[in-house]
Amino acid sequence: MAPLSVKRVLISESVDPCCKTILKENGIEVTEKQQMTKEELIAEIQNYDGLVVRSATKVTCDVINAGSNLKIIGRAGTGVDNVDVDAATKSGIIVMNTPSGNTISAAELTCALLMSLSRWLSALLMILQFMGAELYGKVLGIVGLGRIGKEVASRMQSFGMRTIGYDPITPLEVSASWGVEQMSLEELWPQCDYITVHTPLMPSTTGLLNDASFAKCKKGVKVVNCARGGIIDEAALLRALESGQCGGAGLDVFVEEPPKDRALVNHPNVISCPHLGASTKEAQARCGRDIALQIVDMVTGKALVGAVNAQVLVSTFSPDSHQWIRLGESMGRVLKACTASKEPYSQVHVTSLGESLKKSSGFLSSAAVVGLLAEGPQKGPNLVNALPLAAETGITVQTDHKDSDEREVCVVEVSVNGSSFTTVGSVQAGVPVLLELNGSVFRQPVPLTGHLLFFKASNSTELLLSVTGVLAAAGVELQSFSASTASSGEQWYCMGISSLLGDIGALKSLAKEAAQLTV
Ligand SMILES: NC(=O)C1=CN([C@@H]2O[C@H](COP(=O)(O)OP(=O)(O)OC[C@H]3O[C@@H](n4cnc5c(N)ncnc54)[C@H](O)[C@@H]3O)[C@@H](O)[C@H]2O)C=CC1
Ligand SMILES: O=C(O)C(=O)COP(=O)(O)O
Repeated sequence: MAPLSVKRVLISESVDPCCKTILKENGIEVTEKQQMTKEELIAEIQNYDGLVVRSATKVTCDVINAGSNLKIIGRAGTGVDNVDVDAATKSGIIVMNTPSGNTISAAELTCALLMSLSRWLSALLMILQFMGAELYGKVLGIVGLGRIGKEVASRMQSFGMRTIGYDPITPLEVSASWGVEQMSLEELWPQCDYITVHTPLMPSTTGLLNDASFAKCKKGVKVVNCARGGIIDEAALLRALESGQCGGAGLDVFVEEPPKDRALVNHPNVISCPHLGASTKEAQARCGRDIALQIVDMVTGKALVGAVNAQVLVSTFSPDSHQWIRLGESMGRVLKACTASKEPYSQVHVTSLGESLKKSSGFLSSAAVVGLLAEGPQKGPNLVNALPLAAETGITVQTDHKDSDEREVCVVEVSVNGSSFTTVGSVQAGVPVLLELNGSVFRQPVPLTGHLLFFKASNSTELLLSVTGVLAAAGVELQSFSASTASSGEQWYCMGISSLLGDIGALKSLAKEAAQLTV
């Protein structure tokens, strides 16, 4: 991918100082401001092309819309539920996190809460309750067996706990290899003495532990939430604590932080922390360093690490991919210019041919869509937002790859108003070239650079003289010329020209079709 230019970054929270140092060492100007109100953030965000946050900054759709220059939102931490990732994607903004920087710290706090619950280790609870229980031999249910869930399991196994769990993605044999037997939630709830949740907050995990699931648990089950407020339904938890169905809760996170409703925090069987899972020197140093290095790597075109919304970009960070991206975008622009009068488009079908393009078909189709939508009503199409913008515009995008030993080409076909239009292109000697336009094969590949004039007409010397006459009259120099092989009496011509014609009306009266563009 062509390196993204990020020159000014706002750090809106307390992020380890190494983040600022690394960014500045790499020529990025950094402003640090803490505790900004939403209004202040909205007013200032247009001055930055990068934003670095932790969990307190709510990067809502309004903030994203106000960030007219934003290219990257970096989360120095794991959860991105405080960022409207869909809105960022539609605006073409990359969102990245540092998924492993605080894993150990969050796992250690979870274990500390599990231990505290077993022996009531809090100043208040020690006065109220003297009799604890051993963790040894007890069953710990871990919901969410990702990075943190795994680390919690291995630590609690060393206390002699039996670890069982549930995760819809982590394969059974993988969790079994670190000592966690997976089962359905229905099977898990009644077996647990302790339950800890380690999932992201999403619609499917909101209220995962609710009245119905508490009812299926052992009476007196103890629960820990070091993931996100709301995964354990707070009202259901309070009811379960009051009825004794839940014997204690360790909470690091709340739906509202800090919680205005103090009912849970003040409950005698609750041990709570103000979202401290990642608050260790080590975790903060890792997250601050990781996010800064990831931004620098992206800006310098070296690699894309930690992006949560721009998977298509990951394979664009090889030097070879740059010209193929230019090719896809240019082919989209050629198709747009040649079919402009026929819009709307209903489908874009991109096929890559050749072994070396196997991993490129994803970004080729995004690039073709960028070209097709460029200068349209949508704001700045780019590789991040091409597919959502296409979907919003009603365009279906299909991507295919075919193996071929003979050639490496990209075929872009658009369906526009009931008819289809195709281009075939390739990269030759490092230059994107057009090989075919709607079935007409160019005798010389057309380099897709600069100002291009396409027209379709019958093969006639007179016509070509008239066209060059129109160019000369407008003071436009002819720089290159390619003609396609004739198809049914008419053929496509492409001329490289020194500047665009102010008006192509004269050409349209000479040729059946005419279009000009800059690539
Ligand atoms: N309290 C704190 O300061 C911290 C909190 N966190 C929170 O912890 C969460 C987990 O972090 P990691 O383990 O690093 O994430 P991860 O992405 O490595 O693991 C999350 C796991 O949850 C699983 N999952 C998704 N939906 C599920 C469902 N419906 N039921 C069960 N499992 C489901 C996923 O398959 C994945 O394996 C983060 O999303 C973040 O919100 C993370 C770091 C610090
Ligand atoms: O990384 C996470 O998901 C966390 O919850 C940590 O949040 P924080 O960076 O401490 O605001």
